[in-house]
Amino acid sequence: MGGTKYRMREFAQYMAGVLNIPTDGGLKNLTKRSQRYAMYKVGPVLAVSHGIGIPSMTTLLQEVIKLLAYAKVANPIVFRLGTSGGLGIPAGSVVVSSWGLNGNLEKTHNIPILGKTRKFPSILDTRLSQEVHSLADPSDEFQTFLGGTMGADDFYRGQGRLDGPFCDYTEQDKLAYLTKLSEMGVRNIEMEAPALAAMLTEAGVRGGVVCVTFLDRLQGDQVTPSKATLTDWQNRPMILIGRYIEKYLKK
Ligand SMILES: O=P(O)(O)O[C@H]1O[C@H](CO)[C@@H](O)[C@H]1O
Ligand SMILES: O=c1cc[nH]c(=O)[nH]1
Repeated sequence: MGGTKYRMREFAQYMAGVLNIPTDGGLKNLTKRSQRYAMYKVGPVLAVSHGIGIPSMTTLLQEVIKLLAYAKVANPIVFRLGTSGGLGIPAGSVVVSSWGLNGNLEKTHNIPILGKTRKFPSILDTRLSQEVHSLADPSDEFQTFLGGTMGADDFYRGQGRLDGPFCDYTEQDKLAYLTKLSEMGVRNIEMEAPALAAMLTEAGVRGGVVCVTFLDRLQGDQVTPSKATLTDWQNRPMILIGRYIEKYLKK
């Protein structure tokens, strides 16, 4: 899974290459007339887009969990291949998440159910995240880190940005917050990880979050690399996940 339709098409195409699966007739979007998400299948790999943020991602994830159950898929593994803002690491680095943190700095996904807020632990499979991290190669043109991921409910103030339309805190407040996150072991900020971790844990499905970082948030708020660079960087999580899937299928 990943935010955009384009990225998930690219991932499906990439996996076709890794697994040597011909796509002569072209990749088909399996969602047909539904225009909200896109879904491609290449051999045993399902690539699905999930949009921006927790409500969009969890709606899609629950549909996929049902789909996997109806299809009687044994031991599925779910990965999110995303983009994020890094904390104290070079832009273009990849972060393999070990846990998710919500905007209240709790390792839980909090959701109101029947009028009461319930909290679900957002821990990811440690062995899986360590194994994916171990597939980073010294010859890769990017660094890969293992660490916590904060999933905010907002791109601007929810991530401590100063460049949004609303701003009611100072640069000093922002840096104190980001430094606190960094000291807690958070390596990157995006908008889905705690919910994905919690929902997979509740479903008993193994999974992970692997995101490239578009900038170092300790250095600024604006995503400045060119579109071409960002498009290229989005392929980096695919490289690690491709290695994992290839290895897993050989076992
Ligand atoms: O790159 P994707 O997967 O879309 O993820 C990140 O990008 C979006 C914000 O621009 C959020 O969904 C965030 O989590
Ligand atoms: O800083 C960033 C970059 C990408 N996605 C996010 O949610 N935040």
